[in-house]
Order: sequence, then structure tokens, then C-alpha cells
Amino acid sequence: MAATHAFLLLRTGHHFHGKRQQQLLALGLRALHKSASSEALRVSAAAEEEDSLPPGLVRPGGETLEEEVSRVKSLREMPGPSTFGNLLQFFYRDGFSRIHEIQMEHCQKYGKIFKSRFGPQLVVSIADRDLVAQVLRAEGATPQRANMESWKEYRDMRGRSTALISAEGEEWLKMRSVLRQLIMRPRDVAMFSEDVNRVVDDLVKRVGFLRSQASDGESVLNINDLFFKYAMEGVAAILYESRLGCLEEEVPKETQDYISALHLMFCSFKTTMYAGAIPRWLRPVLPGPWQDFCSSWDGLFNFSQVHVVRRLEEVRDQTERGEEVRGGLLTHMLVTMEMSLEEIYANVTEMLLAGVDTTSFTLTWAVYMLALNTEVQQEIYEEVLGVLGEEETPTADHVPRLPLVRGLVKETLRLFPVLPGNGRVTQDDLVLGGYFIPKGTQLALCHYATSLEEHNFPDARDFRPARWVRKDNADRVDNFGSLPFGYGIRSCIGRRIAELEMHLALARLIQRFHIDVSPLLSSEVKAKTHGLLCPAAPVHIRFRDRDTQTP
Ligand code: HEM
Repeated sequence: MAATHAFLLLRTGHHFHGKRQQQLLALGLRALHKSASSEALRVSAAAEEEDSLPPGLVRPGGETLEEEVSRVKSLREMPGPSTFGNLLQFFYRDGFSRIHEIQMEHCQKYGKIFKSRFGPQLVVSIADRDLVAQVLRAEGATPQRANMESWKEYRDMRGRSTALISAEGEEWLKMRSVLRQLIMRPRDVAMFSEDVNRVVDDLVKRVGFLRSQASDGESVLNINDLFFKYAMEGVAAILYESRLGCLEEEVPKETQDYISALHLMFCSFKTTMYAGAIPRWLRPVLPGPWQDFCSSWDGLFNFSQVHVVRRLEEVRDQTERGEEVRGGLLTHMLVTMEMSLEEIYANVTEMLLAGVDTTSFTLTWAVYMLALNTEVQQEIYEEVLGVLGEEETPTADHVPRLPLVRGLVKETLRLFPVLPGNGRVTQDDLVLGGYFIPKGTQLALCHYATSLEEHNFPDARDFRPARWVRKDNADRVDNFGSLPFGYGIRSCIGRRIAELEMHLALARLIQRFHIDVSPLLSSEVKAKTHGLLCPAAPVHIRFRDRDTQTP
């Protein structure tokens, strides 16, 4: 997702439509047409909306269509930083590492809706929970996140398929319909609980080994490195139904090569952005970014193909021997063949890419927050102890009885949304915050800013997992202010997998260890953006066994 998010900033094409008068006329006609033809439908839709409105969502009301049309402003009138200012921020003031801070600065300066330009490209940013809700709740059957031209170009060049992240329209919908039935509900992924727990066993062992190597015998240095391996091993156990050996002392060469391809994709984040942003005609002069982009994709696709083919051969052998074929996600895809083999390669490749850093950064922040907030940690420990005691291994079945562990993940993602902003390309003309937004406009949804707004979350800077715990069934805490997995039909397909991996790992770590900031960590770790929101420096954590140490 790092690259996806990055593309949101630079690969957004937009051209102003005709004149304002024409726009408003078109809007008025469209709205009048709708009101004449679908009066009855509107009544039921309104009732439906009422039911599902999140708390605090304000309905614009009491205005006639004519009044609304006369008040609508054009994009030209929308405030925002100048193109020059923006280029200066990003290219000379290291703005790529401060996307989240720039988001906050711009919201404070220009308000809840503003525009930014990168040359001819325009992005309309929305930093208001209700406007975000308006956009997402109105989306059609095949929402588009951002321009993924360079991803498609690579796939066309190599004869590869697109997959959930890179595909659009009907092509995307077809694949999404297959995958959503398999992994979108907590109960779908509960079947992976045992596989994930075997990876958690290895994580805990690895904590023991790494701290024994540290100078104080208790610290794990750069905890994100460990969580990266855990997340990769965990997601691969589900996607490939095989173990990669990421948590072993000697990581197998094949896995190491894959990690290098992943690192090339993430570490050369700016490079991959330029690969998409640099026009094709400039490639002969500046070939590096595009070459790196292609070679990291080659590495990622090849690795997935090896694992998928391996499983395919096992399935064929079992079928030929007349044995019953049993397995998980990949086996299901291979047996049903609702997607072609190329589509399967592409989807596991994109899911693995999307599922590693996102999960590992969130785990790193969660553990760091626990270490900084020992009272919160104690509260969560008591919850874990009450449900599982000192010995029982947490499973997916326990998770509903661990609301504070779930709150821990939600609160971590509110304060550190790995994707600080998301995108949508409007599929229809619309009026947003009093402005006319033509179809095809790139919107940036500023989740980082809305997550930290007092109105949405009182004492927003405080780390309080308990704020997510429901008091009763009527008490809905979630709202459009914090949408770390996105929303709706195009939301994160791996959400339940990520949550399972995080809940099981965190519950076990809290059950086993006192988690403190390591004395080897000399200063507070801040966030920076590198495509995703990640720690700006390595986080060192001290893990002390609960049974041998006092708090
Ligand atoms: C903490 C972990 C994760 C976070 C915070 C996260 C966040 C997101 C977000 C914000 C989106 C965009 C949603 C939207 O546009 O509405 C997304 C999309 C996606 N994510 Fe995740 N993700 C995580 C883990 C995973 C995992 C583990 C997988 C795979 C197993 C995954 C696979 C995907 C895919 C394939 C998409 C594109 C979906 C589509 O366009 O249909 N993610 N993710």
C-alpha cells in the first residue's frame, strides 16, 4: 500500500471542466432529473441513511435545490497551497517524510476542504469526518482509489494480470467478489488461527533469542525488524499455506531474495513514485526509477509464482491419487479456479505486498505505546489474564472477549494510521463542502487529521484503548474520523487477516512479558512518512518475563 498511497500524491490527473455556469447547470439538471424520477426511492434511501449514520454526522438540511445551486462555488474558488509552495515543500523541504504533518498544517491553514496542485495535477483534500462520510457513502459499485497507470503498464509489459490494488472497474469487481467471500469476515479468518499461532510461537521464541543477544540481556533492538518478519511469515502462512522461515536464525535464500525485492519496492519509495510520475519520454534519459520499479515487481511476482505452483502441483498429485484435497485460501482458489492462474499469482503478490509493512508498523507502534503507557498495559494484562490465565494460548475464539486488546489495535491505528491519507477518484459530479467537484477529480481523504480532531475523539492526543470499548450494543464508537482500513466495497480486503495476526501476537506478548522502553533507546521515537506512516528511528523494547519479574 505504500506505493498506492504515494501515487495518490503525484499521479493524480485532473483537468478543470468547462465553465462554472455549465457545471452548475449540469449539477442542477442532474439533481432535478433525480428528484423527478426517484422520489419514492429517495424516501427509502433517506430512511436507510438515517439508520446507518455514524454518530455526529450532520445532514445538510432545510435548503431548496435552487438555493443550494446558487451557493455552490467552483474549484477555482477553493483555497489551497500554491503549486510552487507545494513543490518546495515536497522536493526541497523533505515533504515526503512529513506528509502527515503537512496534512495537519494545510488543514489548519486552509480548512476542511482545500486543493493542492502538482503542475497540471490537482488533488482536493478533505479533512472533515462528515465530508469523508459523504464521499464514501455515496460511492458506486467500482470505486477508484487513484491512478495506477504505471502498475498496469508493468503488468501489460510482462503479460501479467492486474489484481485488487491495480485493477479497476469490472475486472476489479470480479476478483473482489471472489476474495471477499473468503476473507472479509472475522469468522472466515478464524480458521487460520492455528497457523497464525504457530508463527506467534516462533515470534515469542525469537524474542527470547534476540534479547539474550542484547548487551542488557532483555532488549530487542529495532523491534520493527522482528515484526516485519512476523508479519511476512504470518501472511505467507495464510496466502501460500507454507512457511518461509523468516523467523529462523538463517533465513532461507529464496525468502531473503523476496525480502530484498520488497525492500527495493519500499526503500526506493521515492524511486517508485518517480517511476510513475516521470513521463515515459524521459525514461531514456532517466532510466533508473523505472528499471528498479520493474525489477522489484519481477522479484515479487516470481516469488509468488514459485509458491503458488508448488501448491498447485501438490493439489494435482493429491487429486491424481484420489485423495481428498484439503487446505486454506490458496487451495480453495486453485481448486475452484474462479480466478485464472495469472490472476491468482497477481493477487497473492499484491496481498503480500500490502500485508507486511502495514501490519508490522502497527505492531511496532502498539508495543511502543504499551511500553510508554504502563497503566494501560496493566489494564490490558488484567483483561488477558482474566480470559486466558497465565498459560492458555489466545485464539480467534477468545478475541471477542478481549475488547481492550481490540481497542489497543484501533487506538494505535487512530494515532498512527499506516495510511495517513487515502484516495478516491470521483465517479460522478458532486457538491462537497459547498464546492462543485467534477467527475474524475482525485480526492485525498485526510484520515490522519480527522483522527486527531478533538471533536471526533476527545483528548485526541491521549492513548486510550478503552475509548473503543462498547458499553452496550447501542454504543457505537467507530466513526468516519478514523478509517485505518478504508471503507466500503473498496476497503482493505486483508483487514481481518491483519487483525487476527495483531490480536494473537499482542495478546500473547502481553500475557508473557512486561513490555518497557529499553534503556538502550535514548530518545522519543517520532513518526515519519515513507509511503506509510512509520517510526522515524528504530524502536528498542525491553521484554521481561512476567513469571520471574515484578512490574
Ligand atoms: C494494519 C494492517 C493494514 C492496514 C492498516 C491496511 C490498510 C489498507 C487501506 C487503508 C486500504 C485502502 C482501502 C480503501 O481504499 O478504502 C487497503 C487496501 C488493501 N489492502 Fe490493506 N491494510 C492492512 C493489511 C493488509 C493485509 C494483511 C492485506 C493482505 C492480506 C491487505 C491487502 C489489501 C489489499 C489487496 C487492498 C486493496 C483492496 C481493493 O482495492 O480492493 N492489507 N489496506
